[in-house]
Amino acid sequence: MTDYLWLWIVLGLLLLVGLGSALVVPRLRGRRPDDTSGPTTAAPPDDGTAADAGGDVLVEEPAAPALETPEPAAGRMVRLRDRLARSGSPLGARLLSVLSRDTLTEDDWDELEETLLLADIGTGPAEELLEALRTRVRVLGVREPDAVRELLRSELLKVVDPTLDRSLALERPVVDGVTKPAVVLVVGVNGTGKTTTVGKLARVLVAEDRSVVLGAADTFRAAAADQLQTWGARVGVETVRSEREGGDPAAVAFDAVRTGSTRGTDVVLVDTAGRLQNKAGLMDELGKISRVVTREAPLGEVLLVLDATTGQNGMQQAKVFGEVAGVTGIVLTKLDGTAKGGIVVAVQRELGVPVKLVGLGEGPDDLAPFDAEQFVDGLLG
Ligand SMILES: Nc1nc2c(ncn2[C@@H]2O[C@H](COP(=O)(O)OP(=O)(O)OP(=O)(O)O)[C@@H](O)[C@H]2O)c(=O)[nH]1
Repeated sequence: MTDYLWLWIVLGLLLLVGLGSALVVPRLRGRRPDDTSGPTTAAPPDDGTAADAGGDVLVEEPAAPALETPEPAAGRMVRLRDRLARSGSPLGARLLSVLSRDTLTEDDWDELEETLLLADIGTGPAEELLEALRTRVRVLGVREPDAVRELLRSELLKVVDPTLDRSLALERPVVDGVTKPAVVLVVGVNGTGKTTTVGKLARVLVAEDRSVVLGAADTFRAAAADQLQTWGARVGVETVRSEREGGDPAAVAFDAVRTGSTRGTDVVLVDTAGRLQNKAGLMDELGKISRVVTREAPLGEVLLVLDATTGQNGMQQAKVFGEVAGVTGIVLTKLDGTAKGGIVVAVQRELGVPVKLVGLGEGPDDLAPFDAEQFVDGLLG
């Protein structure tokens, strides 16, 4: 009997210990900013521009304990080259087959033009390329397949423009003697892949040993902030977000940059919403975000995300963003989903800024720094 009594006492004690630890373990995720034991949160600007989100912004600690190690970015473009080459890229293959004909008639030149236009290269660059090819074919009279290929390669490369500076401006600026984070604002129409791009870019930066803070200023859709936070958590990067759907995006962006400043972070990446009905609304929102952010640190890059599969149709929207947001670089996503690589040339010409990064798939490391030579080699197969 005494034996059973001891057994009951031991079981009771175990139960008490279990209950006690469940109540005591603190919940770290989603702490309010005024919880002084937690991560710090910057106050929103005090001029009222961001007042409606004041106190709503949370700094979310990364949730996942098992961190992933992102792939280094170098060499990723080779994957695109191989993919383009394997897809039997209609652009390169068709151009080469026409150019290799014994004599080139006007119909052949029309066919070349049509091929270029179908690949979304745009009328201006297509005419320029054909003119250069006509001259060189006339002068050199090349018909050897290798020589034709080399000729086409060099002319395509000229229109893609290998001289453009495609590096991201990630040097940390010094303001009044204080080193601030490099700020990258990511803009674009909804569904083009902004949030995914911010997540992938965070991984690239982590792979380069840079510290990163994410700002979920796409407050239009709560799921976008969750999505971003998940991307960040996978590589130990924290996300500053609004507590409620529809919070002020400028306040979130400001708080993200302030958090990055306070912590001595290298780069702050700010995701924005693209769901604006008209140019005036877009101008207001992006203008406000950049005004408010600039009070804390200057904008290093404004990256416009464009979906390559929308081709020339996306160009009009791209131009509007170009006009209102002061775009400094283009991220062309979903290039894995189209054989119309000519859009790279068209969009650079229309906006006058270089394609800096390309999205090559839905995988976490499917974002590559754009390389003109690899791209042209891929087009030619
Ligand atoms: N195949 C492919 N899919 C991509 C690429 N980049 C993004 N996507 C997909 O595109 C879809 C939309 O991406 P999001 O990042 O949610 O787009 P968003 O612009 O942030 O959209 P909103 O938050 O609605 O404004 C997702 O299914 C992504 O996986 C890419 O390079 N290739």
